[in-house]
Amino acid sequence: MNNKLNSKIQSFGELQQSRVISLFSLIGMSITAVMSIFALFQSSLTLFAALSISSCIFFAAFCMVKWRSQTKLSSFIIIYLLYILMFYLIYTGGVEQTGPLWIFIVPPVSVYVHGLKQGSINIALFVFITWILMFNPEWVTGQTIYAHEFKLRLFYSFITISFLSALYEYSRTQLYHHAIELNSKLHKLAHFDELTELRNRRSAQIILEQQVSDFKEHKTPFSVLLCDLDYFKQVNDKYGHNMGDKVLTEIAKLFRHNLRETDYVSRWGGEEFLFILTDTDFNEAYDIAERIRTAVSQQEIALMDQDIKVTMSVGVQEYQSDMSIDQMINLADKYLYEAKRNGRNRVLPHQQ
Ligand SMILES: Nc1nc2c(ncn2[C@@H]2O[C@H](COP(=O)(O)OP(=O)(O)OP(=O)(O)O)[C@@H](O)[C@H]2O)c(=O)[nH]1
Repeated sequence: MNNKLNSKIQSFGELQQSRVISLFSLIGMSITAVMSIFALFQSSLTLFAALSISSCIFFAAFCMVKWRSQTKLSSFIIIYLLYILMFYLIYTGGVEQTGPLWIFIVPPVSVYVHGLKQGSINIALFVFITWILMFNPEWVTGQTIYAHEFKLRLFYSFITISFLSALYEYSRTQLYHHAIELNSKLHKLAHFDELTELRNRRSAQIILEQQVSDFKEHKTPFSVLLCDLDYFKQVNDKYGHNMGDKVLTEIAKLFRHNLRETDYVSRWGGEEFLFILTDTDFNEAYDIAERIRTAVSQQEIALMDQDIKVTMSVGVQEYQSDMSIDQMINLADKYLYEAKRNGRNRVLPHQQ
């Protein structure tokens, strides 16, 4: 159940990312389309062609994420198209040498799309290539000569923005992981008993409701075992409440150890426990109850300087059509009471 909640958070994160990627591809498509029109009016035909092609690729990336759910591929296309477009703008200067001003888009998009580590590596590579293009145009027969001061300030501000983007991404992922961790803790508090670490009553109620709806849909049988430790007050009175707690945790361990993978055990009340046995009819449930009762009665629990043994009584009930959960538990409770009256350390009702 906890995993379900965490995977809900994760898929919400993925949904958010695909929304951002599709929004970004739409914005990229619109901006490059508008810029290509400007370039056309200024008779920069190569720039017009480059921007128009980019606009079409952004649109294709948008379609991919929207109708094909290809978020990863789409983000890959967007980010590398963005880099190529930036290198092109730096190399050619864009309109009146304003092209390099667009490079500030790179850091936030890089770390968002590729994550902190890969995004930072990409930014470093981007800085390196940009540095070659701007400071060593002769290496690549660059056409644009930018003023030295402009280049320096561009780099300083780019590095500052990169650092801030990385910091922001770091806090964002920290918060995300913190949310998942907090969710696990809250889930544990809401569904598990602190002392025994078994499921609590509320969690057992949810499982019972699920079992009833499974029964209604597929007629899958299920049974419960209501267990109560015998004369537990005497343990508390003799050894103290803390030692009583220790007995409860040891018994809980034994329960977990004896549990099938498909079954559940919860702390129903003080020294009362409820097993929910899925896909199990009365006869099978009785056998399981006997097995657990025997295991409890044979378990030696080390208390202070001596080993003690406890026993428990069990009421078994298989779910019957049109029974409410309360009715089922009340019947199990009635058999438990009878088991106590008949001398304790036994399972009731007997098998036919
Ligand atoms: N140490 C400890 N004791 C608990 C806890 N919850 C309930 N108890 C004790 O469990 C005892 C239950 O006593 P009773 O209901 O009289 O029953 P019993 O002594 O087990 O006798 P029978 O059930 O009739 O066999 C009480 O002394 C409670 O204080 C707990 O969390 N820790």
